[in-house]
Amino acid sequence: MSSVDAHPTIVYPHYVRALDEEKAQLPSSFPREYSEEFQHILPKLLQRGFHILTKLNNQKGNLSNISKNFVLSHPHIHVVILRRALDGAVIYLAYVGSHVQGPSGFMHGGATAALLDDCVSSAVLLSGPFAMTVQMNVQYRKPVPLNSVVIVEGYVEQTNGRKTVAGGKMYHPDGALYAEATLLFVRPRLVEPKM
Ligand SMILES: CCCCCCCC(=O)SCCNC(=O)CCNC(=O)[C@H](O)C(C)(C)COP(=O)(O)OP(=O)(O)OC[C@H]1O[C@@H](n2cnc3c(N)ncnc32)[C@H](O)[C@@H]1OP(=O)(O)O
Repeated sequence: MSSVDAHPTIVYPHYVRALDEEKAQLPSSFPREYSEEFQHILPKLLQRGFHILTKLNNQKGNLSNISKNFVLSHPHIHVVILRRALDGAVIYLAYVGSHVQGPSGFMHGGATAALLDDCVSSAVLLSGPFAMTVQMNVQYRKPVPLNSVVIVEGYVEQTNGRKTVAGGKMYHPDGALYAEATLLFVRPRLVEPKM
């Protein structure tokens, strides 16, 4: 297993299987204190038609390096990525650790924006050709506590030629909204940047 594969961002086939087992075990690298909460939340997301992505790092081209990006390789943000085939919506089930602080005890707004951008970008990139964020409007509704689990949801709203409008939400597992965003993506006219 490579060092990239060892990072908790990678989605785990054995984790899916573990959900069916009475004594489910998360990967040893996963923050223990949130194991139970993840196991509580995941079945609800699966019921909504989301499935855990297991092959993200085997994608070719612009998604081949996805696990090395700023958010997914961050040592204090742990993400399990899910996608719903029906509409291409993506969920990042994420644990936010202590080293992404903005206001004391709460997540930095830039980190919130980065998580939203990343999740929505995944929805856009997994549903269509390569595109880059050119505009992002974030509404911060409630501060996000550090050392907590959040659900980030990204979805494509409309594509018109090279432009795609997409949206995202970050919320507490009980549904309370932390932040929401509207983003504009543009498919580059010329070269596809290597990510
Ligand atoms: C899966 C995890 C992925 C993680 C990645 C997370 C997402 C990111 O962080 S992406 C990185 C941040 N974004 C960037 O660096 C993008 C920087 N911008 C660019 O490089 C260029 O604007 C680029 C390549 C996207 C588009 O350039 P180009 O191909 O020349 O397009 P251009 O002709 O200027 O614009 C195309 C259309 O988009 C519109 N447009 C371009 N930029 C904007 C903008 N900021 N706001 C509104 N409209 C815009 C143009 O007006 C034009 O519209 P129309 O066709 O109606 O005239």
